[in-house]
Amino acid sequence: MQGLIRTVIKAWAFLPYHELTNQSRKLGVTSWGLSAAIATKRSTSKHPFSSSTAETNESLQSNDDSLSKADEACAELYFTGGTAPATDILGSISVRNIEGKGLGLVTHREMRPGDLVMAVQPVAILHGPQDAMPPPDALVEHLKASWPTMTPQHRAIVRQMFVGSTTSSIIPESDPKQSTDHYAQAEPPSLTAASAAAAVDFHAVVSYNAYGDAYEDLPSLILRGGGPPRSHVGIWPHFSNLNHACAPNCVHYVVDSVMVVRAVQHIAQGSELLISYLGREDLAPRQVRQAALQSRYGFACDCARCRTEAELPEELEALLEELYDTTRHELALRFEHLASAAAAEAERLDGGGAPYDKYDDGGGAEDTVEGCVDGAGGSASGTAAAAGSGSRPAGSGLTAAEVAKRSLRNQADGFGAPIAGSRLSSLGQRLEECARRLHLALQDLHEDDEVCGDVQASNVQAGGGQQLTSAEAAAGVASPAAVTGSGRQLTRVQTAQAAAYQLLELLHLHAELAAAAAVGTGDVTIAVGTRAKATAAGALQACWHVLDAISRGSELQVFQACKLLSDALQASGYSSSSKRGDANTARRPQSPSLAPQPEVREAAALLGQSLLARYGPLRGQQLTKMTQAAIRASRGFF
Ligand SMILES: C[S@@+](CC[C@H](N)C(=O)[O-])C[C@H]1O[C@@H](n2cnc3c(N)ncnc32)[C@H](O)[C@@H]1O
Repeated sequence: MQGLIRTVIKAWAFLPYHELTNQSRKLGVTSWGLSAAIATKRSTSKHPFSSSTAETNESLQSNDDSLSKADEACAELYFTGGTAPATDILGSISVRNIEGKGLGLVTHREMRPGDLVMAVQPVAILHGPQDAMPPPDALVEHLKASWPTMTPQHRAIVRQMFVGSTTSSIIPESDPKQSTDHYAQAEPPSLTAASAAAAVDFHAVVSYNAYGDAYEDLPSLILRGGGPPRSHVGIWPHFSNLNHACAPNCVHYVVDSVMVVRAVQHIAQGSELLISYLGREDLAPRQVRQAALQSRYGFACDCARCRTEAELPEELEALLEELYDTTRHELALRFEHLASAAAAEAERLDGGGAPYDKYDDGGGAEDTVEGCVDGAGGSASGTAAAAGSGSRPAGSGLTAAEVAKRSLRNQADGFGAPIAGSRLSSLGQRLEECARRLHLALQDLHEDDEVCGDVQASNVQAGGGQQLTSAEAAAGVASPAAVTGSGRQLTRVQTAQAAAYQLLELLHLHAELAAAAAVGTGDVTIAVGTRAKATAAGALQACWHVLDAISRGSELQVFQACKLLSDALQASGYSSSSKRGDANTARRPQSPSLAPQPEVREAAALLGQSLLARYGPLRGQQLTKMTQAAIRASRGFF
């Protein structure tokens, strides 16, 4: 279970701009088309989005070309082992006053999922081993030590970083330098490094502005050719201007040392660009998120998701909080007990030393799958091929006993948690009870929600006329029909599903273990195993769709899509590296067909969408490499 929960640690601050003048080129913030990009006007209007249409059109044109160059540069950075771009890349964005938030970033042009917003070098960064992020205090010391040798521009940026109050970050309406560039003022020559240092509260700068992740993102791993993954903590200019939303329209991650931000929704011209400050707590109910934001960043979140969620009936909000606690504590504990019992069972079964190695992957499936998968927006083409690469049809020639052992071992590989039958079924009952309560509560909501009426209908269809269990129904309420992902307003049902995400994830995990148990113990029929598998796949899809509504392009969504694709490939007769076939495929050996199964195509398309949102448009080799790296990383994650 530990592997399921990866925390992203992050602190933030505000950047006041009252001392800025127009010298961005001196600051090394030049970029393709940047002149219009971080125009960072100090608005004279009360309205935060006050650029004229002509100005915006101009910036649109100049930036479209430059941004595709920027994307190419990013791709180089990711895939050829090149060095990071020497200058920062900034899209058509401006700093504006945003009512109730201080400053924020807005876009001057319409953006689509995958569009690059910025790729910026850090002012300061420290790396550490994976899972051992350097502590913020170390960054404070690093900042102090590097201060004398830091460029005057970077010193100016640090001096202007917010250290505890929003009021100073409002751009004065009467500011005569309203068209000046952001971060434009280098330090006055009279200001020595020492005198400037005396005026900087380094602790506050770090605690309000630093961002860190104990894990490295995939492109960095590809870039560095498989070296040991690293953690990082650092401070980046411009990035710190982004305000928070609980269902953001941008995603961010670090490649090597460069902070990359991309749009993950269709964003209208003039809209505010928003990221999430929360990490995994994105998947918590409103009160939990709001308490975290208030205590860590000092503001009361009133984003669209929070407002919609506030409209849920009180009893439902209370239930969501209860389920959140139950899943995090009681149920997580039960999964842990299950994992230890199952590990012991696996060891016992493994005692004979079955020669698993002889079933290692042999390669070959990619030729058959390649080119058959149409991806979302063209970006998933080849995704299935990449996933199937190096694998071969599973199951041929195995006895049922061998397959059972192998299946247990596969589960151990995947989760550190193979099967312990009776504990599994009592855990299943508990989950079923939680799912039933959620399902009933959501049903009431469905009745006065048109969109969700459609979802109900699609659930019935998905069930093939069968009576769905509560668990299946609870998972199914997040069916694709509910979430178009076009950036439209979230429905109340979607916000409730997002708050119950952990339950969905456990339903998936449980169903997957139940499917493996049906094979492993041999005391349950193949039909039961098949049904459990279908439930597992449904719950996993539901997880992906919930994530698509609230944190599209997140690493978690990419990983869930990878899992979907790996499972679909395995079910259709391909293994994907460490995951091998199970009893069902063994009893009904399949040859890889030329046309991928619909499940494979669908899963590849979902992975393509997630990759597109997070990493932008990838082609050919890039997509193949990224897909393979994502699948490898996702195995380590679950
Ligand atoms: C990294 S800064 C973002 C830029 C900042 N707004 C400024 O004026 O420079 C983080 C701070 O912005 C404000 N903020 C961010 N998101 C907000 C939101 N959704 N609502 C209100 N304030 C927000 C909070 O004061 C938060 O501590």
